Amino acid sequence: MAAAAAISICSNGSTVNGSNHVVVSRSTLVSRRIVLPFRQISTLALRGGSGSYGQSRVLVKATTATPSTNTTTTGTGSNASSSRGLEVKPTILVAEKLGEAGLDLLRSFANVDCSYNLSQEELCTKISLCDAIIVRSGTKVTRDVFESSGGRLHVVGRAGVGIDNVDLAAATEYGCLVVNAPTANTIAAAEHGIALLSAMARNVAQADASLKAGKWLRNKYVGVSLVGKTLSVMGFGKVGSEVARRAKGLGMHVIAHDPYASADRARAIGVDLVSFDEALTTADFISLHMPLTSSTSKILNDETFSRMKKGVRIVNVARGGVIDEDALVRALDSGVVAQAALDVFTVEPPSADNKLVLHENVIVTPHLGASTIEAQEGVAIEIAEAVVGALKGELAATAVNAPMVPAKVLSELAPFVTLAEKLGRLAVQLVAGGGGVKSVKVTYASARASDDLDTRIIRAMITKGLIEPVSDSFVNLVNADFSAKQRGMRISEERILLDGSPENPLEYIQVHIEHVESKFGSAISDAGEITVEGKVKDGIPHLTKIGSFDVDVSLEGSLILCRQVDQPGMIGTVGSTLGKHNVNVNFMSVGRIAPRKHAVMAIGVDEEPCNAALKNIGEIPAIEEFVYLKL
Ligand SMILES: NC(=O)c1ccc[n+]([C@@H]2O[C@H](COP(=O)([O-])OP(=O)(O)OC[C@H]3O[C@@H](n4cnc5c(N)ncnc54)[C@H](O)[C@@H]3O)[C@@H](O)[C@H]2O)c1
Ligand SMILES: O=C(O)[C@H](O)COP(=O)(O)O
Repeated sequence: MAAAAAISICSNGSTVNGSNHVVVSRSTLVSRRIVLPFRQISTLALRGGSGSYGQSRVLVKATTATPSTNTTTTGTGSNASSSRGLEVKPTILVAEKLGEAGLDLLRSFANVDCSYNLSQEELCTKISLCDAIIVRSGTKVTRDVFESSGGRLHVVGRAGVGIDNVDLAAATEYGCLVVNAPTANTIAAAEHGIALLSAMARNVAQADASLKAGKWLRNKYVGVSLVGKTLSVMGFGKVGSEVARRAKGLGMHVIAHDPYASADRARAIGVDLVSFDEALTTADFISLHMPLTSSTSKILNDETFSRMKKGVRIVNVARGGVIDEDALVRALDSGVVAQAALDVFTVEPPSADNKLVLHENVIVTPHLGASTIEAQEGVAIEIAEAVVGALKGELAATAVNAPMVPAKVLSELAPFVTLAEKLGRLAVQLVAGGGGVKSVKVTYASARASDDLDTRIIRAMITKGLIEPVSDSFVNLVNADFSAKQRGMRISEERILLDGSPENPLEYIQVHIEHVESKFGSAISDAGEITVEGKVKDGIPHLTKIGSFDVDVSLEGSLILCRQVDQPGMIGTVGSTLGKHNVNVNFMSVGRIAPRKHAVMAIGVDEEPCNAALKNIGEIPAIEEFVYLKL
């Protein structure tokens, strides 16, 4: 089928635009063209279109959790009595102690339920009344918690760095955003690492306990010096590099192992990045600063201890699970490891008979790395800002399970986000039977180079559009890829590099659904796929192609697509048929192969046509097929 020219019709006059292209615009339409504000776009991205908790628009049913023992629920107004009528404040459960400045910030926006020391069962009960939860390392946010939330939980805020206590896979499946506070406790953790390193080397804790027990054992507690010794920093991230900087100041020779760190950054503070083997075998002291993941779990074990220098000393302020604790006990008993200083444990709190806690060559603290007044205030503010921002629908800079896209890029992509979802919705409604979509190709045409165009949000919103109209699922930026995968839907992407100025991020987007039948045969392109194409014009998403027919209709309201034999009077006939049923036409566009041949008419309507109206359209003799699509 040849590509067709387009005729667009509106109600206040017509303009001939090229031989086969008529554009008619209606003045009211122009005034209704509102570019979605940033918040609304990111709201769609994060909250599945259900609304945000901004000052102007709250569409979720939040309720205040009933206060329980050890609980305070505070906020500046109750949900039911909100003077803004339908607007409801979200409820944020703070499950572990948080700094006052952070709580104040939360209270200015939400009902805040501070309930500490909840059992797992109590947490699961309470969570169904909460839109967000804030935890530290002591609360396990498990799959059960997400299941129990009944879809209400939208944000998990981790007031700290490590997110190993949050089931990220489950959070993602449930479309729940996880944010953390990655920077505010870095210095506190590094200082604690140095405190443990020095205290261990000079037996401070043991000597203190001994003196308090009435002994004066100057010969027993002879220590070792730090100056000139080799310190291996394992994990050269934020905390590791600050530990390295401080250890350099103590006159230590510092090396580091981190598969992902930049050698330049290490060199800048006088640290050599070395292999795992070198870090392990040449160290007098080892300080651990990597996250607990499946690849770092028990990274220090019988085998790795056996390769260390005899008499090595170990500091762990990362996570207990990076050490095989039984193996460490064996290494201490055999003298391979002379001493250890531990802030973290595999199980916290450790049992009363934990062999490491009781070992005379081990000093311990109860996970105090982040526990300074300054760090806790900083963390509280950092996480409160992230959680409130996420509930408002903004994309958090510290999102752990969603693509992080800079605000500038996001605002530029904003109109394309709306276009993407609408194209997905249109395309799937054209599939005969709706479901069964397994293979989708998205084409991005742009004058920008590939690495200058981040399509993750666009792809997520197309996915949302493809899935939501034909299922009960709610899809957002967090769970879009997961939702597609779960349905066996493969979404491939291709780029067309256009000549010209890369001012606009995208010229057009095409969505092709492969290997399906269509309920509207004209939507099948020459390549045998359902194809829809859209552009953004003046900030408004437009449908510009259906199958092989060029059209031009703004994607507002809903759409009727008709295939007809091109002939005079068709636009008027369809328009008056809809008018008879009180359906307001906001835009019409006709794409045709050539005059008097087949044409596709795209009609934008404000109201949903009743069955009788659709039946009457089908009865117009020149109409060969038609379909009504909700946008
Ligand atoms: N004890 C405490 O209270 C406390 C306080 C803050 C942070 N922490 C823990 O310390 C850890 C580090 O925190 P951060 O803020 O520096 O995080 P970070 O993400 O800035 O740094 C972690 C570094 O570990 C590296 N890494 C990952 N896998 C590795 C591997 N197999 N070998 C070596 N390096 C590896 C990463 O590349 C990264 O550079 C976190 O797990 C966090 O939970 C504990
Ligand atoms: O990962 C972290 O940030 C630290 O381990 C601090 O944990 P906490 O918030 O439980 O003190």
